[in-house]
Amino acid sequence: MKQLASLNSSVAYITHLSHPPMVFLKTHRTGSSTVQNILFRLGERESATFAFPSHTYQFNYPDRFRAAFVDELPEGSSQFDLLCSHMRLDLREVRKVMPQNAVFITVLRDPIKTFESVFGYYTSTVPAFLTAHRAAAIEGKSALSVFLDSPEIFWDPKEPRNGLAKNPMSFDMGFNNQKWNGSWPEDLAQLEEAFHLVMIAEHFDESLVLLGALLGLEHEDLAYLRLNVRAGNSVTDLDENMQAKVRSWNVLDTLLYDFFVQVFWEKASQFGMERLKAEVERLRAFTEDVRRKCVSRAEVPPGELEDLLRPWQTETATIVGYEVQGNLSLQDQGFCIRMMLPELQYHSHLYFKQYGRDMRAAPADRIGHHWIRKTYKICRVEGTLRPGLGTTGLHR
Ligand SMILES: Nc1ncnc2c1ncn2[C@@H]1O[C@H](COP(=O)(O)OS(=O)(=O)O)[C@@H](OP(=O)(O)O)[C@H]1O
Repeated sequence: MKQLASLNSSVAYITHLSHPPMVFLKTHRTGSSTVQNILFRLGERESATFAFPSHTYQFNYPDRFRAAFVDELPEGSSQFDLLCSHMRLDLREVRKVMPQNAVFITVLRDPIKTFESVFGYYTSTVPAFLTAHRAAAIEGKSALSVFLDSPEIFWDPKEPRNGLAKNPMSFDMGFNNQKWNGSWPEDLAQLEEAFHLVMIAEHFDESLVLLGALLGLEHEDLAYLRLNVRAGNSVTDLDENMQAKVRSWNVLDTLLYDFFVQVFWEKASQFGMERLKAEVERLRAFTEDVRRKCVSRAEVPPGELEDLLRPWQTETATIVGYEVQGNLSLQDQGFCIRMMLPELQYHSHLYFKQYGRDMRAAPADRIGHHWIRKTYKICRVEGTLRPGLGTTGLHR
């Protein structure tokens, strides 16, 4: 296992960045938008070159990543510094695009919570969920419980859009998510070797402290707001029986998660548990101050949010957002808005900044693809940015 400290010193910083190039595997419904926002802010501040998808916000998801899905290297850049848009991992292909010394990071979440969230958010995008949803409507039951009673009825493994319907985190990691096979232990070992840090959503602040140590980041870089959060009435409470069904349907995700939780605590103990506890307390205190300064209202329903700050909504889940304080200096406004900027808006903004043009919509042959719904409508943020978001708030 890699030592955080030794990694930090062995990484060669060959660009203008104060940290190594980075790949963040943005897994679904794991808190990944919150991590991505931290990386977006960092990358924007340091004028990093982002490896963006050539179309929309995702690298042709749910296809496995291919180097050809990445947009061109912008003029004047010698390498990509940051890759953090949604993809289904293919390590070999990612390595073709990113510098050799890139640090690999991802985040995993308790598989029960992840699956419940994936189901609720993507009910109408994943065919297996949608069929269960329709059957449940006829029976007047909860879609998730109907699905979990007999998932095999609804799940066609040959349908690529069903990737997230079983073991969604393993799917995003590029594994065969359908059933256990002999190569799993070897695949896991390969991932452990490749990833410098696998963050754990249940230990988010501890994960951030380790991320900070890995990349040499300050608390100000790591302060965050929880993004992409469903409203309470979009969340299904699972009794023990349902939890057991989720666990058994997603047994590979359970293996994956348990494995990386163990790896996580090993890294934490190398860092020093007392030191970690103290750093987490300091980070939380700092973040609390930032939240007080920036947020006038949290858990704001989408209808009450301005376009710039309204997160993408799905047909079955309500995603809440934040209202920014009104009395901020321009500098603070730039900082605070960035911290609460939803994924699609920030992605569009950075793409425009990097290429001087809007992102491309999905190619015609993929528009019928259900997955594109989230990504089809390109938001043109640049024109609607408040004055504070131009360049102020990027630097301390
Ligand atoms: N800091 C932190 N810690 C723990 N959990 C967090 C955090 N930030 C966001 N979240 C929860 O993560 C869910 C959103 O995940 P993603 O942003 O990865 O979703 S997406 O795939 O990009 O749509 C979403 O879960 P649900 O609300 O259960 O759906 C968020 O509430």
